[in-house]
Amino acid sequence: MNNSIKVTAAVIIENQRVLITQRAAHDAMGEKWEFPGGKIEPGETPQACLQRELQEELGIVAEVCDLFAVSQHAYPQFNIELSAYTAVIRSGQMTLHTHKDARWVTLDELPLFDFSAADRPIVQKLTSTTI
Ligand SMILES: Nc1nc2c([nH]c(=O)n2[C@H]2C[C@H](O)[C@@H](COP(=O)(O)OP(=O)(O)OP(=O)(O)O)O2)c(=O)[nH]1
Ligand SMILES: [Mg+2]
Repeated sequence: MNNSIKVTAAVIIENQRVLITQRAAHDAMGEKWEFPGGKIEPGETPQACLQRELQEELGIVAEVCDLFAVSQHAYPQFNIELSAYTAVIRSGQMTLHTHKDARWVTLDELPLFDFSAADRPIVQKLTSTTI
């Protein structure tokens, strides 16, 4: 399908907590919670995309590690292939450049947050993961 986007997202776990971010109210899917990341640009690897997005959106330099899960979802306006990678923060102080909020939450707390629909399989896999 033409109307398809490929998006990367980061699963960053520190001290038994995972980083989640809330989209700004005026953005598409405003105020939904997500894993930080964004659209892959032409010619970009998913890893390079995620590294760039984390720097642009949160001001952190991260090492992108393994592919954790891929979720394909049909939204009314477009299809998304959302690839979640584990990542580790190497440097930088987290600053919210585009998001409304960010939280470090335990895996038990994840279902309490209103995630975008495409994230649900990723959230489900995380909640059944032992860290
Ligand atoms: N970053 C991110 N986007 C997600 C997730 N789940 C989900 O459905 N999306 C959707 C929301 C957007 O429609 C789309 C692209 O995400 P984005 O808005 O972060 O893209 P971007 O950072 O490249 O931003 P922009 O330059 O297009 O403004 O993916 C997720 O967990 N993380
Ligand atoms: Mg983004």
